[in-house]
Amino acid sequence: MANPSGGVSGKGPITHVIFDMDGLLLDTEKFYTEVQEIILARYNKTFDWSLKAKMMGKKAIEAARVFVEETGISDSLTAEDFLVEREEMLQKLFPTSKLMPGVSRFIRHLHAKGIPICVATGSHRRHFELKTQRHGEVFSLMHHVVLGDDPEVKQGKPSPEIFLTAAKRFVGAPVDPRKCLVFEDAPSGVLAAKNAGMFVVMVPDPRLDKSFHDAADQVLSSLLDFSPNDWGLPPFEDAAA
Ligand SMILES: O=P(O)(O)OC[C@@H](O)CO
Ligand SMILES: [Mg+2]
Repeated sequence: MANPSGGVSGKGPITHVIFDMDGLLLDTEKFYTEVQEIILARYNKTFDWSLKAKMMGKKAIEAARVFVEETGISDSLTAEDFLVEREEMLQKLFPTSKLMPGVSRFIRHLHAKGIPICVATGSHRRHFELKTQRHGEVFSLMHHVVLGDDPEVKQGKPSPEIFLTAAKRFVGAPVDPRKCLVFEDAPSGVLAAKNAGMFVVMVPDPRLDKSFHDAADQVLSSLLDFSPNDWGLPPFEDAAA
């Protein structure tokens, strides 16, 4: 329940915001799904959302291990070979990435109001560059970006490492994790944020099992539905009060 003086259920107010990237800022999760469906079809297997839920948000090699092990193809295809195989297809798709609905308006709003914002993504540098090449303007508003291959991030989500590293890099750090709000689409990312002691708004794909919503502090069907006031953040000026 929203509390007008602070956050949801009286939590907050929030001073810093951390964004996941794939599936939250960018519509890139569909590319992974497409490529993984193609690879699995060769083994006469189908890719489903219970497997997707276990892979999304993780570092590439961690997700690849889940993929070959859970589908039972690890004797024929190693996690490393799977990554090589999907790479060519992904490299063609990533530059066509689009912003998710509401992203541009929300990022510009937070930046204009002086709320420090950053990105914490499981994606490594090379993929980050391909995915964001058409979105430089929006990403330039981020105070910093923490990538999956950052030397300080040894373990991917659901480890809290990436979000704690992101919080440490804001000006005036350390930032109290309870004043940080994370936006995530993936179950592993929601858990990582909670493991870091932060608040998390989940914007899940509707095909994801609803049981994964339970760990989040708030669940939205789109960033367009986010109300900054729920978290003690400055309200949109173009919205009705
Ligand atoms: O952490 P995000 O930005 O979702 O990236 C993970 C990605 O490599 C695919 O799931
Ligand atoms: Mg994500």
